[in-house]
Amino acid sequence: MGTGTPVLTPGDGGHRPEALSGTHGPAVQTFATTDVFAALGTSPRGLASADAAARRDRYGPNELPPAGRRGLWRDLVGQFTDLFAVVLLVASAITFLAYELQKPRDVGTLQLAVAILGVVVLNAAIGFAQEYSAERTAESLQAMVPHTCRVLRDGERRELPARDLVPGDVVVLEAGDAVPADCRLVEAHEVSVNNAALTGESDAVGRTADPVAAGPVLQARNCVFMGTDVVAGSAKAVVFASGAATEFGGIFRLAAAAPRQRTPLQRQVALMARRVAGTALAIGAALFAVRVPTGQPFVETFVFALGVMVALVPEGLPATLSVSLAIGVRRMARRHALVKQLLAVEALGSTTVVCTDKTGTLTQAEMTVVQVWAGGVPHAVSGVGYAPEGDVADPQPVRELLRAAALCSNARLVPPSANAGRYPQSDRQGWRVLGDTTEGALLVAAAKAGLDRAAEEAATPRVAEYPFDSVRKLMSTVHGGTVDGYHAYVKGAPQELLARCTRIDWSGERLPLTEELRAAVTAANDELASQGLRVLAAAWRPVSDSHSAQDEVESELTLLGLVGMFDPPRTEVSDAVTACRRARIRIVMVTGDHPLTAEAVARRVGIVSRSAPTVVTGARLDTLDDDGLDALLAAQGELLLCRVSPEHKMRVVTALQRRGEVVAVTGDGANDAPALKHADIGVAMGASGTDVAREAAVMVLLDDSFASIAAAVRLGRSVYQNIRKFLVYLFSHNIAELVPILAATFAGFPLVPISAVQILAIDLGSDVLPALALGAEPPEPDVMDRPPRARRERLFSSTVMGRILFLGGIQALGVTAVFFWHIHSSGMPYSDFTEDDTVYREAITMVQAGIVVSQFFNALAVRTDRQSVFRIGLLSNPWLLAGGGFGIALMAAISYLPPLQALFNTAPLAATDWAVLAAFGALLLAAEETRKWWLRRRQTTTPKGEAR
Ligand SMILES: Nc1ncnc2c1ncn2[C@@H]1O[C@H](COP(=O)(O)OP(=O)(O)OP(=O)(O)O)[C@@H](O)[C@H]1O
Repeated sequence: MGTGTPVLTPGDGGHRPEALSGTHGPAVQTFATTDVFAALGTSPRGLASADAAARRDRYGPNELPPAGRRGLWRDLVGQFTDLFAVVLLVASAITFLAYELQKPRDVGTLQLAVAILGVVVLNAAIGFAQEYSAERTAESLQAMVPHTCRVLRDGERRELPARDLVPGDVVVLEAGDAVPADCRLVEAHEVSVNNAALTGESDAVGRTADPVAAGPVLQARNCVFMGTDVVAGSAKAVVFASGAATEFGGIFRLAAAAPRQRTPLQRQVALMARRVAGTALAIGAALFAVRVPTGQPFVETFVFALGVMVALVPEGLPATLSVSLAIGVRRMARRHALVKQLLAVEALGSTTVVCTDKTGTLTQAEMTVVQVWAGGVPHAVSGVGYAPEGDVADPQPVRELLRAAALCSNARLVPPSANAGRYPQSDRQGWRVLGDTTEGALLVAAAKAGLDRAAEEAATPRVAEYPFDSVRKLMSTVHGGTVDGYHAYVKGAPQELLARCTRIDWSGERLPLTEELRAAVTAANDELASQGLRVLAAAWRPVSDSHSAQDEVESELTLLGLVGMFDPPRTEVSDAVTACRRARIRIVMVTGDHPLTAEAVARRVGIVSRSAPTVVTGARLDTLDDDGLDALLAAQGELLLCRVSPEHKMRVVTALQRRGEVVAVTGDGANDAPALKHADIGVAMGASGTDVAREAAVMVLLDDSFASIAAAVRLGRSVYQNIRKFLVYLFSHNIAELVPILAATFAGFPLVPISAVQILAIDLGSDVLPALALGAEPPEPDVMDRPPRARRERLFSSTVMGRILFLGGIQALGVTAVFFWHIHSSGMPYSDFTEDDTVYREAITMVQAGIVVSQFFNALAVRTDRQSVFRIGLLSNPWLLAGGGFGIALMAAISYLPPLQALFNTAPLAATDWAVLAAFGALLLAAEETRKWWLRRRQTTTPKGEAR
């Protein structure tokens, strides 16, 4: 640590110099700016690296401690207090009681009681493990989006992980940044922050660098705090508290863990499971009521009915659902889409409209100035990327234009040597822009014209700035060091800037901007824009003093010229656009850029294919009322929204939702946050987006690419499909378990065709792994060839119910037939059968094996919705084959191993028995294939078939 820093003493476990806390010694907000630097042992050049490292050792990383695992025990106990678990625990207790009351005691009853208890424990363990792993997944995904900030160290501006900040660091803040630590402002340009996370107040509040009176630090207008966001302006600030010692750290410690939210899908499954449990209860009661009058022993019948009920409860369902969603989340992460909420996985599958930005999402955001226009003459610029290698043809007339543009920029060029391959966003030669890429391109062009930006800035230092915002579409800076007072430089969207110009530099002369000259500028702008170039104009004027008001700075300007920059489209986007078209997802381009630029780019990536898309500007949107906007959106054509601001975006999202659309919208700026929050799926840019946008979104794209949105939609659709697959798989076999029992009861057969313990062995032994494997099925090849699922469509739609009945019905018929065929082939009357009878034991073994084998074929059958399963390859999901194989091996063990025979009352099956069961399973697959063939035929004859 440097000398003269006595006030920096670590607090108890915190990283706040005690003297600055506002309660001990002088409060940081009362200091003059120079004293702030002195008090924190730093300077306007920032800390020296060695000093920063020492402070880092002393104060620790700028992180909040992990939320802690205090929820673990609560989660575990929660698994046992859930409705299913309680029902099962009560059932187990009653069965134990029944065993105690039985005379003579039946060891089968005890086995059942233990089995039910086992079910509860196993279920709780699976549920707990799933929730834990889902949470860890969420945590690790969060960590994949690094939170960085800009810091001055050794007098240089650097980009560092926020965790490396220490008290004394000088940070540079801009609109859209999350404030990385508690800081005192030392320089502020029109800054306002949103303190909602700290104070709950959501309106932006202005901040200043001037000293204020002592008082609670949270209310000090010259301080900004961790956890809050900069919504406008730019600033420099000195960190005075980091990590747990920040105000936010205090709140964070106090905050109780928020209750875990269930997604609508999880709620639907839970509801369905509860309904099935209710039905099971009713069936159990009915069986009891039917069997007691036939003279069956009371306790045994009660235990039997209870067993049936327990067996029908879909135990593993919620856990399988969580696994399936978690797999979806992981697959999306692999495709560069980080989903922050499970909710988004579902919503993605039903997306009907994607409103997408242009720069960075459809294009590479690698801007290169290719043409400069000044005084009526275009000048070509050579070279690609950010390497300042290339030329401006005849640079002299455009030097003033590029000088103004460069001085009015905040970006910085980082050469390959300083980059050392650390940043993935570097261009091909390893150069990288720190800050806005549009500004980066201007700096490169200025360098190519022979300008040295550092020297220019030293000669005419900046004294004020009015930052860029996407509503005004302008940025201005004021510079001193000139002979005639101060010069203001303004750059921005040509139309906006032109409206504020009264003169133009034309071939060395300063001319009044006549209508004719305005028309010439507009024509030049249109010419550049129609080539798909992003166009910026630059202008200047002398101003009277360094603190001239924004209105003065941005009026009566002299236009210097136009700059056209090319941003190559992303190569992967056109395929993704085609996929979205096939999937009947509408793509609406929403851009702040010029209509001609937007249209040219849209054509390049395939969003526009017709000769004349509907192009609507923000100004036109302003003239439309809600009905007019609805009518515009109802016309299902190609739509480009240009020159729009984030407010327009928000309005369009709301209007689309009013029309029942499920809207995904991309955003990167701080003021995109409302639209991101409002949309069904807010998508933020991970690479270039602001912290605020990332916080507001439910999905973050690591690579910013539109193709990743399309990939996530595809995976979202497949997650939903997979969930339906295992629901059909699991519920259909319940029918196969129930029907033989009902048939035996009504046929007057005195014993059960399948015992409760056997059913539990199926539910928890042979069915679990194939169900999980179905949840992990890769997307079906035609998943993007269908229209989006309707928003209101229920998980258990009539199609799903129909399929459950179809497949379950076939299984049920088969096993019931097998059972009675075996019983009848012995020629014994029903009343002679006892539990120990070999024929009976063989018959119930056949029933259990029949369900296990047919479930194997069932799992294969449900892998596709409409397509033939042979098309995706019968053997293409190895997990499913392994899971099914395990189930059959388990069944064989139950049939052949004496201890298991004793437990399940089973008998060895003959090879012919297996052959019969396999033939029956194949029949089920054939029936389902026929049904799918019929569906496909119907689809080709009725092209507007339903979503599924
Ligand atoms: N740093 C800047 N300084 C001045 N003007 C700018 C700057 N960046 C962009 N502009 C101008 O403002 C217009 C709107 O830019 P903005 O960044 O709001 O658009 P956007 O919606 O992000 O565009 P896109 O869809 O291309 O991502 C641009 O066309 C450009 O003319």
